[in-house]
Amino acid sequence: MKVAVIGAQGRMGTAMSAGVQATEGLDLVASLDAGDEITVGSLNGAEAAIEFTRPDSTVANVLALIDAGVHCVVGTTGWTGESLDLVKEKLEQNPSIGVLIAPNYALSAVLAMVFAKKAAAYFESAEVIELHHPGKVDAPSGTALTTAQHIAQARREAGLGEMPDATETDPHGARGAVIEGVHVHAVRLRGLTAHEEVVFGNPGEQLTIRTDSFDRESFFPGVLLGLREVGKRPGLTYGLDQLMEL
Ligand SMILES: NC(=O)C1=CN([C@@H]2O[C@H](COP(=O)(O)OP(=O)(O)OC[C@H]3O[C@@H](n4cnc5c(N)ncnc54)[C@H](OP(=O)(O)O)[C@@H]3O)[C@@H](O)[C@H]2O)C=CC1
Ligand SMILES: O=C(O)C1=N[C@H](C(=O)O)C[C@H](O)C1
Repeated sequence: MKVAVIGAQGRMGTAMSAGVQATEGLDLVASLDAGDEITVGSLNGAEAAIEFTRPDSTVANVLALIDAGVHCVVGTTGWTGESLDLVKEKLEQNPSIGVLIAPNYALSAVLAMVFAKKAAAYFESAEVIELHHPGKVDAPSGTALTTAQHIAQARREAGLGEMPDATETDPHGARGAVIEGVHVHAVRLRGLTAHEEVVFGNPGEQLTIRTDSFDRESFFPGVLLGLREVGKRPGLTYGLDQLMEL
């Protein structure tokens, strides 16, 4: 398979390019970064593209890739219901193209999200703590946002109400972001790569689900699975769990 990497000079682009080059059957034919136009010509015959850029660039990049007839495996964060709709619309005009967008391609993180969703119905309290390298431009992480949304959905479906919290004053925002009723805390610390802890509490017991990506090579097996599957699944697929029979 001929593969293009978009965001090739970045932290993820560099790691994904190395992964592609080390994998038999994959051929890295285009490496594009900021300032490079995405066209049939610049993609140099690529059949699929791996896209890890910036939240403010990814939508335009994915639309251009679809226009160029290239399947997409997208890891960039920042997707919203509205931007996903733009991709769906574009895909309606290009019905043979597949796009996979996932907030996290590390298998441990995908499993942590699935386990957290399962656990959520059984606990009074749940909070998400994500910890990342200080070069990350967005907070909370896409993974934490998705984890919180899944927990909130599972709680609603289980008929659980608000979580216990007697906080009356919080002038400094110490209780973190609140995503659909779930508190999310973001740590940025030199030395970290990508980590998340989901803590659940009941009277007298606690469950902690933790995922750690110590290296960006941890994201490649999931991206590789995406590359192998995306062309067989025309339209938009959201989340690597959709390809993992979980
Ligand atoms: N889903 C997942 O599993 C993972 C997702 N991510 C996400 O991937 C994204 C990238 O992360 P990371 O690699 O650390 O970020 P980096 O900033 O290291 O890399 C982004 C790269 O994209 C380039 N870029 C900026 N704008 C464009 C554009 N319009 N077209 C092409 N390239 C562009 C940047 O260039 P310049 O520096 O000149 O702006 C940079 O080289 C983030 O959203 C992050 O959250 C990260 C890890 C795993
Ligand atoms: O920016 C990162 O590094 C990461 N971004 C993704 C996110 O925001 O969830 C995935 C992973 O956490 C690494």
